Amino acid sequence: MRPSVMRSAAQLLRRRNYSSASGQQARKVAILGAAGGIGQPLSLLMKLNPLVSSLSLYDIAATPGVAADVSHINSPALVKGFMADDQLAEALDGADLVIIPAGVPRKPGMTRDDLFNINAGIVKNLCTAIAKYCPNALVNMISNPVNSTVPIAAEVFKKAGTYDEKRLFGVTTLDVVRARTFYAGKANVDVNTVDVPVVGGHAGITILPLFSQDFHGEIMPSKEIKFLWSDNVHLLE
Ligand SMILES: NC(=O)c1ccc[n+]([C@@H]2O[C@H](COP(=O)([O-])OP(=O)(O)OC[C@H]3O[C@@H](n4cnc5c(N)ncnc54)[C@H](O)[C@@H]3O)[C@@H](O)[C@H]2O)c1
Ligand SMILES: O=C(O)C[C@H](O)C(=O)O
Repeated sequence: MRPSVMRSAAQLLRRRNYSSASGQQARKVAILGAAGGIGQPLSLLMKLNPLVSSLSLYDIAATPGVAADVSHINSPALVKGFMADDQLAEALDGADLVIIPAGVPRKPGMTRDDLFNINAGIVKNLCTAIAKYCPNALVNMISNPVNSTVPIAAEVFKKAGTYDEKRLFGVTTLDVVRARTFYAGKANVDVNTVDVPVVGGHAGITILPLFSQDFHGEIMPSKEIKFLWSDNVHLLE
């Protein structure tokens, strides 16, 4: 990240009265699906985040072990593991941020849309509980297909009367880091100097990296950009 971006992020955090040193503001984060392939490293990152004071790890399986491991990290956040439906309320109670990587991932040959039938139901149930137990939380949706799970969450929150478009996010940062990495490799430039914004959704043609916005754009012929797409088409479906 550029030093100027780091500085402005730090200023923004200060303006919002977040404190990393004294922990003045208690911030509870709940991760739903915390024992999975995404959930475990995410739990680690949240435990390392000095802005988090309380970390709820919820899954339908294996959370006690994951929560125990994560709790051993020497950072201030207090970690608690929750498993099964009857512990979901406590896991969510008072959460400021809920991150959802719960559900099934795709296997080779599947598209993200193939996950819809299973993950739609999981997300619907989890969001119903969010509306009840932490209606003001920010919600970060990771479960695929993100292009559909976010609208499902929105509908659940609308029905519950808790919907706020500024509090519901589909997590698509992966597309941004990929765009930067692949573009830097193709253009043969330092990845730290690259900035490729990505707009749209998180599948197929809805992922729209704006290569032209990077200042290196002028050295990237459109033929090369086409190669970037065709090399990585398996990541897009
Ligand atoms: N948005 C993105 O950029 C992005 C990136 C990677 C993965 N994903 C998606 O994230 C999801 C998880 O991927 P993964 O690799 O961690 O899968 P995984 O199978 O390793 O983990 C999923 C976890 O969800 C749990 N789970 C299932 N039903 C649940 C429920 N009702 N409540 C709570 N937990 C439940 C499982 O027990 C498991 O621990 C998939 O849908 C995947 O496609 C999205
Ligand atoms: O591709 C997947 O199914 C997981 C994730 O959405 C990704 O882009 O890697």
